[in-house]
Amino acid sequence: MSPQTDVDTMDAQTDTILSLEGVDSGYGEVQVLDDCSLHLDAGEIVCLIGPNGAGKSTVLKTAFGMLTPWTGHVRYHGEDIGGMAPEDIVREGIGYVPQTENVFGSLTIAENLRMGGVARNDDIEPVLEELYDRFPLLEEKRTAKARNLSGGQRQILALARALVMEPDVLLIDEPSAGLAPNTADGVFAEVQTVNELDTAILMVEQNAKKGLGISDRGYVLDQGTVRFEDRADALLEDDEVGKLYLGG
Ligand SMILES: Nc1ncnc2c1ncn2[C@@H]1O[C@H](COP(=O)(O)OP(=O)(O)OP(=O)(O)O)[C@@H](O)[C@H]1O
Repeated sequence: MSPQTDVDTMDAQTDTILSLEGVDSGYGEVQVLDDCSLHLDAGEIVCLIGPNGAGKSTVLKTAFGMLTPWTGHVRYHGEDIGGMAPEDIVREGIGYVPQTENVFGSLTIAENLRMGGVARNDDIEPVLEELYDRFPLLEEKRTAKARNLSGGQRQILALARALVMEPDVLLIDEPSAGLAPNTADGVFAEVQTVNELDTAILMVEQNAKKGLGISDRGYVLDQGTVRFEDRADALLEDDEVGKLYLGG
């Protein structure tokens, strides 16, 4: 496979929901993303992998308006949302699950979920009830403080909270971070379920094999630039990607 050439870009663009196009981005004077281009299509799970510091989280932060692209575009359903405020991006239909500190520990599960709906003007009760049906664990622990949840349970809560806005795109930063393998598998299974219910997912994952294992396509980011992109199964089988990025 050659870098950036094997995906049929024309086909892939037809039902693209979210894209970064030639984006440079960073923090203050420090450039992290360098001419970064990638896209997420309807129905997909796309996994971003790459070494520490490659800029994976920076892609999500730029897509979510926490960073403004220095150059290039972030498009959502064709509209340029680069630099739009996160609270407006949430209303547009993009949810974000940060890697750490993604729940309010001193609030209950029910309160955390309600916080997920503050940007909605309509009645969120039916949505909350649906989420309790889908995540019985949260229903059971409605009145418990989030700080008393296990790591895996917190990830489920963070995921569910992002779903209160009924996004059509979810950006998820390292859902397996800090979790034991079995627990991580449970979280990945929930991510797949969310996707099956019609939410496209752009996910950053350190555990590249597991992340790609549940994904349709993947990108390998290195030094702020996409080095490889392909179907996830092709990336998993690619010798060069395996040697350089998947631990051989
Ligand atoms: N708030 C910040 N201010 C300045 N530099 C930052 C900030 N956040 C991240 N960086 C730097 O940007 C670069 C890319 O960070 P980023 O978190 O996007 O990488 P990553 O690929 O997600 O890495 P990791 O797998 O370690 O989380 C790193 O060099 C990091 O030190």
